Amino acid sequence: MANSQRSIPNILVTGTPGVGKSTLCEQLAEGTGLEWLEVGQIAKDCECFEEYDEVYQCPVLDEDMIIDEMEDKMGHGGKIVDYHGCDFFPERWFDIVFVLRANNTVLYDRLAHRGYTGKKLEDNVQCEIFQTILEEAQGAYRPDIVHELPSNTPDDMEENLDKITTWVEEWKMRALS
Ligand SMILES: Nc1ncnc2c1ncn2[C@@H]1O[C@H](COP(=O)(O)OP(=O)(O)O)[C@@H](O)[C@H]1O
Repeated sequence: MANSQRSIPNILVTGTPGVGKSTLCEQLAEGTGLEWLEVGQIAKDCECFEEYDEVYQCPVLDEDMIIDEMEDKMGHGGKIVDYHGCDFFPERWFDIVFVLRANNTVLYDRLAHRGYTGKKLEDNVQCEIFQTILEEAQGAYRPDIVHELPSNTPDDMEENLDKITTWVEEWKMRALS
């Protein structure tokens, strides 16, 4: 258990693009009443970008700006943060970190379906194969709060929802007692 004094926890859901973060977070927010913060969307809304990456055809996040933008909200607790990176957030923000994982072929199909091609598709699948985000999370947060969750099938999704919802409920109960 984390040492946080928050009455409702902050959760980080991370992993390679396509592993199922948004799908899980949307349902988790509905089920727990926590607020889902999509970092990509916040960055768009506040134009927290540094430059445009021509290779990956996407804007590059201005990490300092996004942290300033999110700081107040995170201090209140009760947030589910969803992003495909994790080592630039302040460690103190999170009470638990979930890294969603998908098998190569599953992820390849999801990203191809999303319209990814060429280097962007290959590099994202490689990122998953090399468990880059898992290692990033393990390097950035206390090992006991980092949890790897399979996210290949609807059954995995249900199980992950149950697991995280139970954890949130237990946190709330402890905060009340
Ligand atoms: N556990 C799962 N089982 C089956 N399909 C899934 C699962 N998780 C996500 N998907 C599907 O994979 C695609 C990518 O999911 P998404 O939540 O957008 O990923 P991310 O937010 O990590 O980029 C979506 O079409 C979603 O319906």
